Amino acid sequence: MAIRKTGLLGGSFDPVHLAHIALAESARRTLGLDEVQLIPAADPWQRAPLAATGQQRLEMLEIATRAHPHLHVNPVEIQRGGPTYTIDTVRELPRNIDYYWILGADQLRNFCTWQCWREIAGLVTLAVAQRPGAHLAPPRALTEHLRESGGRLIQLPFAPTAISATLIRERLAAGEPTDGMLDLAVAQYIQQNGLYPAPVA
Ligand SMILES: Nc1ncnc2c1ncn2[C@@H]1O[C@H](COP(=O)(O)OP(=O)(O)OP(=O)(O)O)[C@@H](O)[C@H]1O
Ligand SMILES: O=C(O)c1ccc[n+]([C@@H]2O[C@H](COP(=O)([O-])O)[C@@H](O)[C@H]2O)c1
Repeated sequence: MAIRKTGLLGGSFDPVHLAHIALAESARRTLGLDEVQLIPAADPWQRAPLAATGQQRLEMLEIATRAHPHLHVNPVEIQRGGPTYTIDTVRELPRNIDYYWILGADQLRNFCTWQCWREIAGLVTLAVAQRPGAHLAPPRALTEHLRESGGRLIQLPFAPTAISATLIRERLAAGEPTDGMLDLAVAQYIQQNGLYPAPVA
């Protein structure tokens, strides 16, 4: 039997947007993955506190993936709680599966600041997508490490997409449209739950 291939897309998903879904589907097609798991971080330790709760981000992910049978939401980091270190997640993965950690060029540049990044690079194959404003070049320490360890970095053929959660939060707070950036049902969820409101003047 062929070895299963699973993609892992970790993120803050504050909120999940259409580039996340397009990226997961693009990686699935390119790499021939059986599934992609979207894994919301509980408390991304390098970022300011998130606006939506873990439960709300999980619910938005469930809504955004429901028409995508090969995309699954993995709540393991929210359930574990506390500061989120990817190494804790990949150490717990069942073996006998090929894992691909999917990430944008911005996080690739940041990769060598992650806890135990060398160990992560040994447990998963990195699959990176370009992103407007982020040069697609791995840090030198990562290139050297992959050369020495025989690890791989795959560049996904993902067209640069100018959608970010930051832009969406800013637009919503300014009362501006987010057309083409959010799943419509996610946009409705945001409105119904009063997320990302304009600051009180
Ligand atoms: N438009 C995009 N193109 C390529 N990769 C993306 C894009 N948006 C997000 N990603 C990647 O998806 C992963 C999760 O991203 P995250 O949830 O932080 O969204 P974000 O849009 O980067 O949010 P924020 O603007 O709050 O930083 C990261 O690896 C990030 O690089
Ligand atoms: O493990 C770490 O130290 C680490 C440091 C920074 C980011 N990450 C992970 O990278 C993914 C994208 O993070 P972010 O901040 O772009 O949403 C998400 O799964 C984070 O948990 C992980």
